[in-house]
Amino acid sequence: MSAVTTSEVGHDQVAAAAELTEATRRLMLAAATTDLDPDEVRAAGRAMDALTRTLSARSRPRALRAPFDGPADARAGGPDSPWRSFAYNPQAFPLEMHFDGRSARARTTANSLYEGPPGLVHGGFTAHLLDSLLGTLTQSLGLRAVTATLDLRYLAPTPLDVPLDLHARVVDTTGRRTRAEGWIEHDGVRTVEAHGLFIDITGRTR
Ligand SMILES: CCCCCCCCCCCC(=O)SCCNC(=O)CCNC(=O)[C@H](O)C(C)(C)COP(=O)(O)OP(=O)(O)OC[C@H]1O[C@@H](n2cnc3c(N)ncnc32)[C@H](O)[C@@H]1OP(=O)(O)O
Repeated sequence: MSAVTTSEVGHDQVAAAAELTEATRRLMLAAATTDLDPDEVRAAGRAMDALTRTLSARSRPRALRAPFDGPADARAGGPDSPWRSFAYNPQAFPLEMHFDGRSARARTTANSLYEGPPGLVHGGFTAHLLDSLLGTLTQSLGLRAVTATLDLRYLAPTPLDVPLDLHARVVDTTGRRTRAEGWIEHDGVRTVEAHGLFIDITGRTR
């Protein structure tokens, strides 16, 4: 297995990776929205390439990731002990989740990097957010389960640059099957809802 988890590297290296991931997200947004002159934009691109060479001097085969038990450990700390998803992968949309019983919640804001229709969040990213929240909620309950189905209803546009509240709960578990549901709301208006089926893969090696 090529994945390296945070439990296998030093504490300071984990902290540095999280800081670099956040800096990369800020860079991505700045690159997407810069209004500098063409020469300045090209110079910035060359500076970024130099940084890429620096970081690539020693690489892992995969992005650093959290251990499987991470969400369950956060749950044990109670609703005030958050779990941060995708803390080491700048491509993914991160979420700070709070678990309470068989429920989870998170609050986030989607910036311009996640735009689909003008001024609105792309539906693929809201699906990503809901799959993350539902999947991590099941994981926090000790289930080693993957998404078999995720049914989405896009009820209303989801706006960029405003607080979004996400909720999820496990509906039931029967044998290997766990059903979970969740939704995104803004200002009390539900914009997307999801129903997911998660299948336990305990014993499977990959
Ligand atoms: C180490 C990693 C840690 C896990 C780390 C988890 C991290 C969080 C994950 C985040 C969420 C994701 O993105 S997960 C990534 C996206 N999802 C995937 O890649 C999953 C790809 N699909 C699969 O691997 C497979 O198709 C499975 C596991 C879903 C099912 O295959 P299987 O294991 O052979 O099981 P199988 O016997 O066919 O089915 C078991 C039971 O589930 C039902 N079932 C199966 N698929 C479906 C379905 N689509 N719709 C309805 N029902 C279904 C069957 O009818 C059966 O019911 P019964 O006869 O028992 O009643």
